[in-house]
Amino acid sequence: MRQTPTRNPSHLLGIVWPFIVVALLQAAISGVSLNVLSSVRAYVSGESLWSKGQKDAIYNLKLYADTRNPNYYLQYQRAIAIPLGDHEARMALDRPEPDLARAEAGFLQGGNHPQDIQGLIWLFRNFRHFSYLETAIEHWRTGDRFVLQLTQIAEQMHRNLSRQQASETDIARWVMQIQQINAQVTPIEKAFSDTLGEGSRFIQLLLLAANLAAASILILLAALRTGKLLAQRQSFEAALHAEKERAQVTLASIGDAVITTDETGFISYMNPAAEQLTTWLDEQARGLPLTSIFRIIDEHSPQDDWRLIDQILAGECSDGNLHAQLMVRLDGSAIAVSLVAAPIHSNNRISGAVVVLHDMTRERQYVANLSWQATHDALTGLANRREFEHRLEQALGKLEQHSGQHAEHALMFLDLDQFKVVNDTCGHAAGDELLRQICTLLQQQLRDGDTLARLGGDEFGILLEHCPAIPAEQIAESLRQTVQDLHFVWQGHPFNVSVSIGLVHINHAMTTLAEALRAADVACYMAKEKGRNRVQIYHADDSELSLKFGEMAWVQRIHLALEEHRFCLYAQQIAPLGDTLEPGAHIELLLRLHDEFGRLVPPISFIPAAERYGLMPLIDRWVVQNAFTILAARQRCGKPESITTCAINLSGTTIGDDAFLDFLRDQFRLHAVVPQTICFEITETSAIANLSDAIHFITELQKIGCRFSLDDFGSGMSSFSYLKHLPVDYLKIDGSFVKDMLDDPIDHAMVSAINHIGHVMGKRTIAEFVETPQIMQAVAALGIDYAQGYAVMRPQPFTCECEVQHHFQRDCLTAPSSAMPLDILQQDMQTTSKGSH
Ligand SMILES: Nc1nc2c(ncn2[C@@H]2O[C@H](COP(=O)(O)OP(=O)(O)OP(=O)(O)O)[C@@H](O)[C@H]2O)c(=O)[nH]1
Repeated sequence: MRQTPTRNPSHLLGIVWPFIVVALLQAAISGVSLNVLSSVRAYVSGESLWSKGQKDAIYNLKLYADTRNPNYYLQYQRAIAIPLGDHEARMALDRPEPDLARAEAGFLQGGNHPQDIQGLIWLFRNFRHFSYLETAIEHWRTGDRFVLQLTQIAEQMHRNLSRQQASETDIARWVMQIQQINAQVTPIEKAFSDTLGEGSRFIQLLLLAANLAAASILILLAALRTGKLLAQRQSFEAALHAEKERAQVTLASIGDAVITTDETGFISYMNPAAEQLTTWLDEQARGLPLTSIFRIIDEHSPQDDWRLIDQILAGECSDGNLHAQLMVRLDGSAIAVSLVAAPIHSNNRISGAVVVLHDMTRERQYVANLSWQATHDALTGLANRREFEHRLEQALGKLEQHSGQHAEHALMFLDLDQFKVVNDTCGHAAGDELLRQICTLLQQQLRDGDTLARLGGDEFGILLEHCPAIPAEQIAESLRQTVQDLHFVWQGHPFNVSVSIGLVHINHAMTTLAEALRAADVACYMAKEKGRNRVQIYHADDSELSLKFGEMAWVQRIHLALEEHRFCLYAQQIAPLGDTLEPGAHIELLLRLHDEFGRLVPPISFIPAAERYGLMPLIDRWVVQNAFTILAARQRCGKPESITTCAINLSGTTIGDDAFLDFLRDQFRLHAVVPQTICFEITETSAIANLSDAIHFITELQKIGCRFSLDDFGSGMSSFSYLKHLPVDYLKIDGSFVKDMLDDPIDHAMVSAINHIGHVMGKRTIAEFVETPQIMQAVAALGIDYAQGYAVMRPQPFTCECEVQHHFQRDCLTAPSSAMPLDILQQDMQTTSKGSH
C-alpha cells in the first residue's frame, strides 16, 4: 500500500496550521508594535515641538517686553501657536465625544507631520490610561495651564504697549511673571519629555518581549511538530517494515511459485515454492534470465511460449494467465502448470514482472480420478453402466457408418442367479468377493477390445464389437460355463454360482441404444424365467420375447400417461339384492387409460406390466387422490347421500408399502372424505401372498372406519383357510364362477358354497360378472347380498357434474360409456378378476 500523506493538501494544512496561526499572530504583534512605536515617536517629536514652541514664545515675549518691538510679538505668536494647537487637539480628544477633525487640525497646527496625526489620535484614544501615557498627558495638561497663563500675559502686554499705556513697573511685573512661568514650565517640559521617553522605552521592551514570546512559541511549535512528524515517519517506516515482513512471510509460505524479474526479464527474486518447482536456489537464479532456468511450452504445441511475459514487460498487456502450460526443467522433466503474470510498476514505468506458477499435478490427478470414478465401478474396477452405454452407443454409431457391410456386434446382459443367498448367508463382504472373482473370470474369457461392465448389483453387461452371431453365442455359453464352474467358498461355506445371460445380436435392423438395452434386458429376464443358468438369445420375431418386450415398454408409457393425465376413473354400481341392506349407492371405481393416440387401452394391457415393474403403488396413489377429489366435490355439491360405499382397488405391493398408510391418512384429512364411505378391494391372491401385511393394513384402516372387500374370492381353494384371518367386510365371488353358474353345476355349487361360508363368517357377499337378468335371479335366489355386472349397470365416467371437472379426469368426459367397446369393458372386469383394477 502506498502512503503519500504530505502530498495531500488537507493533510499538509493539518500539520502546518499552528505555524500559520503563530506567524499571523506575530505579524499582528509586529504591526501593532510598529504602530505603537511610530505613534510614541510622534508624541516624542510632538512634545519636542511643544516644548520648543513654549520656549520660543517665552523668549520672544520677553524680548517684546524689553524692546517693545512688535516683531517680537509676531514671533511670539508664531511660537505659541504650536503648544496652543496641541492644546486644542488634546481638548478635542478629551471630550466625551471626541472631535476628531478639531483634534487633527490642532495637531497639524502643533507642527506634527500629517502622517503622524492618526497615530497620535489612535494612541491617545486607546492608551491614554496606560501608566506612562497617562503621566505624560498629565504633564502636558499642567504645561498647557502655563501656556494659557503666558497667553493672557502676552495679550495684556500687547494691548497696553499698543496703546502706550504700559509703565515700567507694568513691564517689570510682566517680565517677572514671564520668568516665573518659564521657571515653572521648564521642569514640566522635562518631566513630559522624560515620561514619554520612559514610556517609549517601556513599550519597546514590552513589544520586544511580545515578539520574543511569539518567536519562542513558534520555535516550540516547530520543535513539537517536527518531533511528531519524526515519530510519525518512524511509525510509517515501522508499518512499511511490517508490511514487507508480511509480504515476505506470505511469499515464503504460499504453495505457488512466485518469481519476480527486472524490466529486462532477469530474475530478481524466487520464493521457496519457486525454488522447489524449478530446482534452482534463489541466490543462484538471481540475475539470470528467466528463460534460461526452465522452459514454458503450450501443452498443445511443442514451442516455447514466453509471449505473455514478453508482452507484459513491453507494456502491451496489463496481466494475463495461461492454463494448460508445461514447465520443462533443464533436466527435461515436465510439470503441468498454470501461469499468471503481471507487471511491476515503479515511478510510473514497468520495472519488472511477477510470474506465478501453479503446479497442476494434483488437480490433474484429481480430475483424472473423478473422471475414472464417473465411468467406473469402485468395487470391481470395471466400466459402469454410464460408460457401458456410452461405448454401446459409439458401437451403434459405427454400425451406421458401415451400413451395407456385414458388421455385427453382440450385447449381453448377465445377472447372477440367487446372488442374494450369498449376501444373506455370509454377509456383503462375501458377496463383494464373489463379484470380484466373477469379474476376473469373465474378463479372462474376453478379447482385448471387448467391454465388460458392471451395470449395478449383480448385473453385468458385455459388448463384443464386430462379433458375428455364432462366436458370440459360443462366448456367451463359455461365460455361463465359467461362472458355473467357479467353486466359491466363503469361510467354509461352499456356494453354487450360476448366471443367466441375455444375448442380443446387434445389426443394422436394431439401431437405437434403448432398443438394444431393452432387448438384452428382456432376454436376460426370460433366461431367469426359464429356470436361470442359461443363455437366452433375443430374436425379434420370438412371440414370447415380444410379449415381454411390450410389457417392459409399458413402464415408460405408464409414466408418460401419469405425467400427461391420461388415466381416468369410471364407476360401476354394485346393487343390493335383499331388502335388509343399507340404502344408497354402492359403487366400484375402475381405472381407464387413453393411449398416446386417444384410444382406450384395456387395463389388462398395462396392469400386469405395472405390477411386475413395481408401478402399482404409483397408480394406486393416483386412483385414491383422484377418487377422493371427486368424492369431496360431490359432497360439496350436496350429494353426500348419493354414494354410501365407494370401492377402490389396491394392489398387493401397495398393501405392503408402509408409507401408503400415511399417504391415505393424509388424503382423508386433505379432502375430508368420510372413511366409512370407502371400501378398499384387495384380491384374494395378493392378500394371501402378503398375509401379515394385509392383516396389518386392514386393521389399521378399519380403526378409522374404512371397510374392506376380498376380491376374486374362490380363485384358489386354499382361500377358505385364510379367510378367518382376514377381517374383511365383503367377499366378492370370483366372476369366472358367476359367469357360467347357470350352465355349470360346479360353478353354481362354488358360488353357493362361497356365499354360505362368507355368511357364516359374518361377511356380505357380492357376485361379479352378473351379465344377464337370469344370473341376477340365480344369485338372488342363493341369498347373495349384492350383484355387479352389465345386468346391473355398465361403468360410467366417475365425475362431479356440478363442479368444474378435475383436470386429471378431463378425458373421461369426452369419452361416454356408450361409445366404449363392449370387449374393453369385459376386459375391465377380467382385469379386476386378475387382481387389480
Ligand atoms: N455384496 C454386494 N451385494 C450387492 C451389491 N449390490 C447389490 N447387491 C445385492 O445383490 C442382490 C441382487 O439380488 P437380485 O438380483 O434382485 O436377486 P438374486 O438373489 O440375484 O436372484 P435372481 O436375480 O432373481 O436370480 C441384492 O441382495 C442386493 O442387495 C454390492 O455391491 N455388493
